[in-house]
Amino acid sequence: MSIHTPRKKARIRLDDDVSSAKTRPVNSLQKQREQLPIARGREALIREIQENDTTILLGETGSGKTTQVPQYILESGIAGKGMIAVTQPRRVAATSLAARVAEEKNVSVGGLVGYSVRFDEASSSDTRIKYVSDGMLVRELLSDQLLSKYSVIVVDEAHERTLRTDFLIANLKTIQTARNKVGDVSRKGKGPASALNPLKLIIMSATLDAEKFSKFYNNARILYVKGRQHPVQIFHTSVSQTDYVDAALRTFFQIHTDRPPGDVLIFLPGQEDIESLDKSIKMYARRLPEERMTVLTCPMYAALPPAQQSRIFSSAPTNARKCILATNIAETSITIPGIKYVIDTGKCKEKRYLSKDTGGGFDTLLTRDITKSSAMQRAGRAGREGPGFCFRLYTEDAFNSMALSAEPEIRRCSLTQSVLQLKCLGQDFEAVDFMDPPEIGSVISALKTLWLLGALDNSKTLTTLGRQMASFPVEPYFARIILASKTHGCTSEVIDIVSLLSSSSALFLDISDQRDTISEVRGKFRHASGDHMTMLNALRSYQEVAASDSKGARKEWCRQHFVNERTFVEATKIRDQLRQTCQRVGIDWHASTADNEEPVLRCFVTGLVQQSAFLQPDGTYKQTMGHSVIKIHPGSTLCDKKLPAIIYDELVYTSQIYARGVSSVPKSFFSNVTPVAREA
Ligand SMILES: Nc1ncnc2c1ncn2[C@@H]1O[C@H](COP(=O)(O)OP(=O)(O)OP(=O)(O)O)[C@@H](O)[C@H]1O
Repeated sequence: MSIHTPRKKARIRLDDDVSSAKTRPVNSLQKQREQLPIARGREALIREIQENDTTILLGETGSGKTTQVPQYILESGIAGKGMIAVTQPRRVAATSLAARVAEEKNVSVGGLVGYSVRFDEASSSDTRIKYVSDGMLVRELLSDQLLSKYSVIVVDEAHERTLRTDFLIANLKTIQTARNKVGDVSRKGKGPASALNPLKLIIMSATLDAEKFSKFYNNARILYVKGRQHPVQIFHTSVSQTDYVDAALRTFFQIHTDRPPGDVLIFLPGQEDIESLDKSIKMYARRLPEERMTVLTCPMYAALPPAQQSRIFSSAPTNARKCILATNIAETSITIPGIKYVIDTGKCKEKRYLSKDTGGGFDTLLTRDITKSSAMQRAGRAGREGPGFCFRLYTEDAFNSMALSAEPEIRRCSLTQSVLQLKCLGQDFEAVDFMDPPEIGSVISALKTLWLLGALDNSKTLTTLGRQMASFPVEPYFARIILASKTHGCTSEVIDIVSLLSSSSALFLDISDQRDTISEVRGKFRHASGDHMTMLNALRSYQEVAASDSKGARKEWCRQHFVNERTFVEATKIRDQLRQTCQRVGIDWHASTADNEEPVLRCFVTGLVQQSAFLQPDGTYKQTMGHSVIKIHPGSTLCDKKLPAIIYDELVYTSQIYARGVSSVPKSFFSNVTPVAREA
């Protein structure tokens, strides 16, 4: 059954005057570069960047902003001897863009063109263009407050307004003023010659409230790149679809049976929907007649490890249609070769901080309708190598009534890490000139958390402990746990567990209809104290298998025990970085208590003091520092147990509030973790 009506009035052409570009033959990367819409404005763009400190650049998706602007800056000499940083909200975009631009420049990644994302970096002293995740640039800021090695910083996809991008936007304004002032004085011969170049800023997006950004940067120039290289034809449904997963399934097979070859990219809100649609597509694809093209599905969500994510970039075998099932991780910046069709369910998951006043005190992910910006970005993933099609599983009216862009993260996410980072820069969150100021309640909540962790003293001043916490590339409470391990002599065990918890995917697979089997096979590493020590036991068993058996045996062992081998592999990388940081702050990471749980759990209580709950007389658990009644998650080794006190890694909000990653601890462990009693 067709759910799309390609009615004339429902079509929106995203293309613009590209006739001249379309007729030219494309036979090399250089020719492709020349044919991008942005190439027509190259000289004017360079002139504007040369003449202005800050430039706001708007251009349609695929016009060439992200790959070309950094190259133009380099080729024109604007960057002088300094580097060009291009920030991206997502790591997959940073790594894939570096690969593309390196290819266009005919160099290898890590040379002239590099990247830097959390736990992974490819750059060298030759690197001049560096694609960085916004979080990594924030980290660099902590060690070099003027970002002195960069002469140009390009903030890409600024419309996403991630907390880190907003953090950068505010700080870059101050840095630019400071650097340009020093530069002016030395240029006029009134002061010592400065080694610092003035800093140029470029803010880019396809869907940006340009006026707002311009105003923030003292009426900066706004430039528009006209046109896109290939048209994208858009279809809306004639009626709204209540079951978007089913609608996506039908649309996919409609494309597969009726339309010419070309890969498909489906946007869904989260991992659960992706897994369910993946199963259905595979099931129906098996029933197709043999002569029809086969279907190769390819999931893509943040919790997949980077190696698995990069599968989306490999081409499908001939006579197969690749179908990528992605969250909004694939929404901006990236070009996925082969994608001709996009199916947009119109849904996404949004991180939102449930404040303590509403009984929360934690970040949660809620499914909601996307914004116009997202819809346009999603459509823009088609039409990058040739004409494309976007099938929206919502009506045109629904599109028209969408909000233009999402509420900035600074207004809806936990601010703990950012407040700590600003403290390290000697700034108070309340005093910073943000584009949109945060809610005062969120700032107070972050300050309280940092005080409880011992990062701030009673007068909100950063402590030595707080500064050390900020140097770890993990959440402040994990950093606190690692720092506590110095006192308890169990850094080796603590780092092993924190690395597993900081991996992007969970170690233990939780398949609800196989919980009994899982519980039985995992019995051998279950620890009576709960999930943290159980994880450590699982790691030890895996290490034994890995030391003595082949790769195949290791994989089989993981399959049999329902554990995610990718998590072990990723955790090893994280562990190495945490060990290096320990070395820098003077902690001996070899220190071990032979897996004795008591010191390890004492450390965890120190960091998770806010993430704790006590058993109530009625058998429920109530947060020690919040109002919520919580349950232990069915996937936990302690599920259904009644224990006097528990600590947990996170709360997830579904039909009720569940604690995940739970350990049982004696109440007495809490008595000496108050800020006054702690070592500074
Ligand atoms: N990895 C790649 N493989 C093939 N073509 C690519 C690749 N990366 C970029 N391109 C080509 O370069 C064009 C411009 O890409 P670029 O990322 O610079 O555009 P953009 O204007 O920044 O788009 P967006 O706003 O969507 O990020 C793409 O439309 C595509 O034709």
